[in-house]
Amino acid sequence: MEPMLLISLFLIPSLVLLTSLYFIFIFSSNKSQSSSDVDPSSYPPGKTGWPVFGETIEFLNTARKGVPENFIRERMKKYSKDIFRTSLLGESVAVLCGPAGNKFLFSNENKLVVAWWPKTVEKIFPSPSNISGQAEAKKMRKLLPQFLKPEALHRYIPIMDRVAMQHLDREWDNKKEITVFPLAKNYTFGLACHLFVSIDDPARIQELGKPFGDLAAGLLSFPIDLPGTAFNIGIRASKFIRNELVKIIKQRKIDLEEKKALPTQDILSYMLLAVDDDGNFMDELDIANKILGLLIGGHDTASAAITFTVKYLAELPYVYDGVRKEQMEIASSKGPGELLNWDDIQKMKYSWNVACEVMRLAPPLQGAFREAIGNISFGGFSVPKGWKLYWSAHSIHKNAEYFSEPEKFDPTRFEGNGPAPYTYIPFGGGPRMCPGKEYARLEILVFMYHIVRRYKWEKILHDEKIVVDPMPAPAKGLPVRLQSQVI
Ligand code: HEM
Repeated sequence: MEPMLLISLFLIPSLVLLTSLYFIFIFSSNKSQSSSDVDPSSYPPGKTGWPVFGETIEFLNTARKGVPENFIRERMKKYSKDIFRTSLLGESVAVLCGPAGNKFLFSNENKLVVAWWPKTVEKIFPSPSNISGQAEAKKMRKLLPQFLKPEALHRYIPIMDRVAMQHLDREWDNKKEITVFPLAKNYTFGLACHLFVSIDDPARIQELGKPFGDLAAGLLSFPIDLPGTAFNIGIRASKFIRNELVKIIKQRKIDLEEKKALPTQDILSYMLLAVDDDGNFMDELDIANKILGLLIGGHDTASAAITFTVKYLAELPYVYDGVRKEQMEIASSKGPGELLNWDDIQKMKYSWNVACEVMRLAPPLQGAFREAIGNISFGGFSVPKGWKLYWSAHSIHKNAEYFSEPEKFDPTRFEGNGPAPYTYIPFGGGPRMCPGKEYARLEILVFMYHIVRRYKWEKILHDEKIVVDPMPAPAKGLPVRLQSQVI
């Protein structure tokens, strides 16, 4: 018998069987405990799909086809525009849709719901010191404002300005064609390395960037921990980066003692010198995990926003002209070689409205999960304790009820009072709203400031597909043809 035939006859079915058993084991062992005191007839309408897999494959497939909104919108139409039931990643899930659902989830944080991540995330980001993921997240929440507060952010702007210029000199200048998405990642990651841990050597950044890509790919992979799987590679990448970070932390401690490093030079120095409520310093692994969380949080999100901004500016010349006009005026008010500051950023109103409209149409994060910590009533239905809840930007960002002509790119939607409360949620809302929102605003605007002044560009592929896996991205990375502008 042909060896290939043997493989297909024996190996493939065995793998499928093994994989299925593995899933059944993983998912059933994590399966939420539904409270028996909730009458199933009061559950939200919807279907649970296939045993074990539920509707996960459909959920992931619509995203990979670039239309994650279809999964949500079809079910809203079929079952209810406020809430429906599904089964994802082995869990019973209630998807809350619309402003009332978003308000409900965002204002009941730690009262009725807590954050929940798929098991893949927990395995790739194991909590140190046996602290639960929840406790870890709370600690992080308390710490973050210190590092991302306005005074700290003010200081970052000239640094972002310099890093953006160096990036464009190196990667965009004198090039006829570039591929935007990998370069945008390179910019946001390089900036984070610079501001969080003072690494600015491009070779070192590239060395760390590769395992970051692997880690991100592992986060939403199938949880099969066998050599060669994305999940396994993600876990190994996470270990590698954490070890590298611990080495950097040890060296920084020495440098701080010997006064070779400044206490305010970056987030790492802040963390090493910060004490918790009991007066204790954080241990090295704790700090490594927090920096890793920040690097991941800001890695693909802001670069997706930048990539789609470049895409829309190529497609809509009048929007490009408006952004360029605003940025040229700001540039003309500055002295030779003077770097950007907080006041300049405040003047970038039209540019920020453009970026907001980009994130309405292509939200970098599709939504997030919570877990019910008690039985919940919403919209006339009951959600038992232990079920997961999901908010989704797609239930609302393209809903004609809240955004007229929802497919039309229109930055004026953000003028005046802007969208109604709880209808525009690219950064989430409530106590868990993205802590990096302002930081992201700055890095996106600084980048826009430079590219519209230096270049004009056109898309090389006119019908490039969009994939969402898990962040939205043009399938070929958005290749564009560049033309330098006189500044
Ligand atoms: C355009 C860029 C970004 C977008 C659209 C974005 C969006 C989000 C969203 C939707 C959440 C989840 C909120 C929830 O669970 O309901 C989140 C969480 C988070 N983001 Fe961002 N983010 C961006 C950039 C950043 C940056 C630059 C950083 C770091 C400096 C960051 C750090 C985090 C962290 C640490 C969390 C977890 C917070 C928690 O669990 O309480 N993000 N982000």
